Amino acid sequence: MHLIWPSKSTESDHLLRLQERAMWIALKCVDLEVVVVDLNVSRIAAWNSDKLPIYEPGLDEVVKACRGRNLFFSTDVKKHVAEADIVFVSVNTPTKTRGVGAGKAADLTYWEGAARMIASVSTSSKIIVEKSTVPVKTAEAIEKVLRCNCTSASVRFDILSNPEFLAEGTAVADLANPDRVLIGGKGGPAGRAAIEELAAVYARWVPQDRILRTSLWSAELSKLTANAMLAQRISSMNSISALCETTGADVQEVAHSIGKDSRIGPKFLNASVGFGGSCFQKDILNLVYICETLGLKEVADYWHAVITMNDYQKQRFVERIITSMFNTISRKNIAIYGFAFKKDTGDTRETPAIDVCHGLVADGAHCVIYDPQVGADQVHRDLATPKFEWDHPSRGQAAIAGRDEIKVVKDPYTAAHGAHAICVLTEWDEFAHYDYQKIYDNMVKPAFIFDGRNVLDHAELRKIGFIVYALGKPLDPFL
Ligand SMILES: NC(=O)c1ccc[n+]([C@@H]2O[C@H](COP(=O)([O-])OP(=O)(O)OC[C@H]3O[C@@H](n4cnc5c(N)ncnc54)[C@H](O)[C@@H]3O)[C@@H](O)[C@H]2O)c1
Ligand SMILES: O=c1ccn([C@@H]2O[C@H](COP(=O)(O)OP(=O)(O)O[C@H]3O[C@H](CO)[C@@H](O)[C@H](O)[C@H]3O)[C@@H](O)[C@H]2O)c(=O)[nH]1
Repeated sequence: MHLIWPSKSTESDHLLRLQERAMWIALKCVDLEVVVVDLNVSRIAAWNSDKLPIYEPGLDEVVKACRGRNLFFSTDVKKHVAEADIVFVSVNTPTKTRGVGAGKAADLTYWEGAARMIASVSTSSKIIVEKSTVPVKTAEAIEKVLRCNCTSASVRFDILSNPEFLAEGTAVADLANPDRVLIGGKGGPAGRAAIEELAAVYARWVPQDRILRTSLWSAELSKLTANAMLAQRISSMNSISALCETTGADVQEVAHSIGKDSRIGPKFLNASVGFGGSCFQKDILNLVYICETLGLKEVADYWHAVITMNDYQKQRFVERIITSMFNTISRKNIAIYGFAFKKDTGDTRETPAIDVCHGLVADGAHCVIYDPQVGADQVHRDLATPKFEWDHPSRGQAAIAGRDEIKVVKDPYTAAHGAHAICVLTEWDEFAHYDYQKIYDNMVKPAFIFDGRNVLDHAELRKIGFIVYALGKPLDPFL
């Protein structure tokens, strides 16, 4: 959560992880004080140290510029919430793992806990900003929790929905130059005043015509819809990648051609081994669940197909590896290049690498993993954590013993030494720049490369002698 208030002012007018968002506000609004509060002691300690808890290009500089000036990190959640006038609630909203709606519905335990705490410590009126991605109509429930649990009759809570659209790896650029900022609020003078108070914070660096004002419900639903539409584009291209491989078409040529149509546009058309990240799957499942509970079965089925296609793509990739390698990968070493869910992040939540590694190990392979930002502990923990459990902070934090079939190494040459194949699962730029002749010389022959991101120079690799599988492209005759 993060909080903001004008610094050195006697009139307090305060704000409360989307923790990068808080830091950006602190950078752009030197007259506001921002406190990032979290129950997670080690995370706050890391924010206060020289080694930040997340890897995000450009973020170190932002933190260094503001920390101790008007940006603070604290575990004293109650104290800072009590003092704040604007509270951004950015707690996790994971997929439920048990009970009604398990595997689909959003688990609002952390949200409700935060709302109860806010109500219990508030002695002054506050704007409460929904930053977390939540089901449509959450604001209504939260308002009830706040109202029923605040002991002071004079305290007023104005709820706003202000969904976050930044993407990891490009967070700083997205914060600096957002396509839009969306603020949903209630009608009426108080609701409109609350919207304008938050809009005024963003207006310090965002042009007015990019600050959209809507109803609460439209803002909540726009966030789920934006993620569903983005993921749907990837699943659509991934479905076409399978068709390309069987027809001899090239998915990149298809993407380029259709992206020239201004009604379609060129972005988010890269076929891949599958989308990952903490948001897409969770938010689509949430949307599906909402539709199901409202009796909209056809709508639910439509959006669920985006997830089905993503699972199919990961499974198809594993099957392609097995069939290409003479229908057995038992005791074969497979180098995995990239474990993060995308480049320029160390985040592995819902990364396709988890399902691909599980699939390879299930068929007897040994995976040797290299990722520039992901270490051994994290890989072992991810591969040992049941689906959807990762997003529950109280669970899955224990150290996990490594498994013999999974090794994590610190350089790509070691990973591929003695390997039968390399799989590229993340689009890190550095993967295109290795000495592939040297890598080839130290591999078992025939040496395979399965490029799940189409980031390598396939013609050059073929010249060296590799058997290359490039996702969604015409197949090598060998395959
Ligand atoms: N990560 C992104 O790029 C991104 C982008 C847009 C939206 N979102 C949404 O934002 C929300 C948070 O995502 P995240 O990736 O930052 O999650 P996260 O799990 O990294 O961070 C959530 C933090 O909230 C803390 N927390 C939980 N309950 C708390 C409480 N009562 N008081 C104080 N702290 C508490 C947890 O300790 C944790 O550190 C989710 O709803 C997500 O869908 C995330
Ligand atoms: O053409 C593409 C684009 C992306 N991806 C994959 O899709 C996943 C998600 O990528 P991206 O959307 O760039 O990163 P996120 O950080 O997950 O950001 C998404 O999820 C956030 C959390 O809700 C939103 O705020 C952002 O707007 C939304 O882009 C990653 O595995 C990418 O590799 C593809 O396979 N092909």
